Amino acid sequence: MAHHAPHAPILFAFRNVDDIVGGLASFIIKAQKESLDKKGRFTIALSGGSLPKMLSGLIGNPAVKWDKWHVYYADERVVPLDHPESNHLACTNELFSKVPIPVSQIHTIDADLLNDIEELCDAYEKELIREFAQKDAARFPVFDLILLGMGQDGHTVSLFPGHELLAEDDRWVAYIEDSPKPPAKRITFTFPVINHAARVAFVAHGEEKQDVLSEVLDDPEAGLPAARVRPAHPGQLYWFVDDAAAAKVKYRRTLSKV
Ligand SMILES: O=C1O[C@H](COP(=O)(O)O)[C@@H](O)[C@H](O)[C@H]1O
Repeated sequence: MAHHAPHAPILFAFRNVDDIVGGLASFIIKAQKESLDKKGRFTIALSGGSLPKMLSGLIGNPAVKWDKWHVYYADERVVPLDHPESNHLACTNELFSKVPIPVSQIHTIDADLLNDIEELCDAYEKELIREFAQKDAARFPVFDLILLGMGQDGHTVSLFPGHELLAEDDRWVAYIEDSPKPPAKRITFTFPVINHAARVAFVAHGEEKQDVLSEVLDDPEAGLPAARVRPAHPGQLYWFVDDAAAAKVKYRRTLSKV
């Protein structure tokens, strides 16, 4: 089988966070439309951290077909679903409590398994298998869209610099009990899952992301976790950033319009 090199990332640079919010909403709606036209459902994975707040441009937008959304968490902290550190709680507070999405289509970790991280992780992987495995024979799921954030240390999801999970090439979902950023216990999508998605979009803003953004885009071979996100052909990687974060970036494959 012929192997194609990944497409170069597309960088959308916006003046400020408000403009990112608007551009990101248009992008998500476009991705949703393409997926619905093709197969009538939209599979999306979300992150925590600063990302949930960036989704507010979707609220009240009639173009969003919430009943067709199937939402997963690209990483999640192993805490109760109403815990302040829960990525699900952040997404609920910022988005899901404000839109008519069927709760059954938001796939959370199983809160009954918090005391057994291995079982909880297996159960979440099975949740993905239920969505993807019977429908296509692919070894890894193909999400329509995965939305990611990036920490100042270059981590993304719960894949941290130098961690052994960076090399995981078999599991769809893995667990970590020694996260350098609290809370220590988390589950996370692995790189093969992220890199099989049809679209992956990072969102990063603020001056504090300047150095790491330029390292990831200008020196990807340095191998920070965020630089290892390279969706396989025909997948495409996008970056949604503000001018403050992009100030030191030399990489230019910038598009001004979504
Ligand atoms: O711990 C996490 O951090 C990353 C990055 O967070 P940010 O606040 O710097 O955007 C986030 O994407 C991930 O989901 C989360 O668990």
